[in-house]
Amino acid sequence: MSCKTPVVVALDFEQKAEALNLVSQLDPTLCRLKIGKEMFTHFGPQFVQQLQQRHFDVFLDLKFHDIPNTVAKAVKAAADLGVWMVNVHASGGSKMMHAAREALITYGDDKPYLIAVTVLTSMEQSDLTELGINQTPEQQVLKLATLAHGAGLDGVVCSAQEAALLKQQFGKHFCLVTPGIRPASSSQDDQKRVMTPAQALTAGVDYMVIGRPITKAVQPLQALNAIVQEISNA
Ligand SMILES: O=C(O)c1cc(=O)[nH]c(=O)n1[C@@H]1O[C@H](COP(=O)(O)O)[C@@H](O)[C@H]1O
Repeated sequence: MSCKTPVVVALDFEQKAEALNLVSQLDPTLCRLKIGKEMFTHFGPQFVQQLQQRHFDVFLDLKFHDIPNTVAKAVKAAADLGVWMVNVHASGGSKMMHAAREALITYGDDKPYLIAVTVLTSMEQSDLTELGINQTPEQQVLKLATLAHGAGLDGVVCSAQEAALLKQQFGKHFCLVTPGIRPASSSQDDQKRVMTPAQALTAGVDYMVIGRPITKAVQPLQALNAIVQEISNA
C-alpha cells in the first residue's frame, strides 16, 4: 500500500495503548509513522512489527551515532526489521556514514532510505555557539549535508528553512525530511527552526515529520486531515 502524502506522524507516546488508539484512526495511504527513542526503548522491535502489520511504512528514528562498525550493524538490524527509513547523525562523520551505506548494499531495492540528521530542529544559533561551532545553523546544515551526500546517503533530516538551499545544492533526488513543522495555529513547543506544512512543501521538502500538532490535538484525526488539506492546497 503506498502513501500519497508527505506526512510522517511522530509517535512519541509513553503508553502503547494510547499510540495504538491513535494509529487505529489513521490510514496508511494518508501518512507514515515514525518510532523514536522513547517508544522503541519501551516497546522494541515488536512494536515496529505491529505497525507494519497494519500496513504502515515505519521510519525508525534512533539517530545512530557511534563507531563505523557499530553503526553499520545497527543500520543492518533496522533493514532486517524491514523499516522504510532509518537515520544516523551526520556529525558521526563520513567514515561512519559510509560504513552505514555499505552495510545496506546487499539489500538491493529492499533497503530502507538511509538519511542523516544535520542540525536538530530544536537548535538555534546560541546552541551551536555553546558547542563551539561558529557557523549559522544554515551553514552547519549545509556542511553536514555535504558530508552525507558525499557518503552516498539518500538524504538528510534538516529544518524546512534549509530545504530550498539543499535542493538547489544537491538536486531533487536528495531526500529532505523535515521535523519542526507547525501549522500556523499550533504551539512551537521546543522546536526552533519551524515552518508551516504549506511553506515546507513550497520549499521543496519531501517528507514532513509531525508529532505534537497531531498527537496532542483534541481531535488528532481532524488535525491530520487539516494538515493534509493544507498540503494539497499548497
Ligand atoms: O530525526 C528526527 O526525527 C528529528 C530530528 C530533528 O532535527 N528534530 C526533531 O524534532 N526530530 C523528531 O521529530 C519529532 C518532532 O515532533 P514534534 O515536535 O512533536 O512535531 C520528534 O519525534 C523528534 O524526535
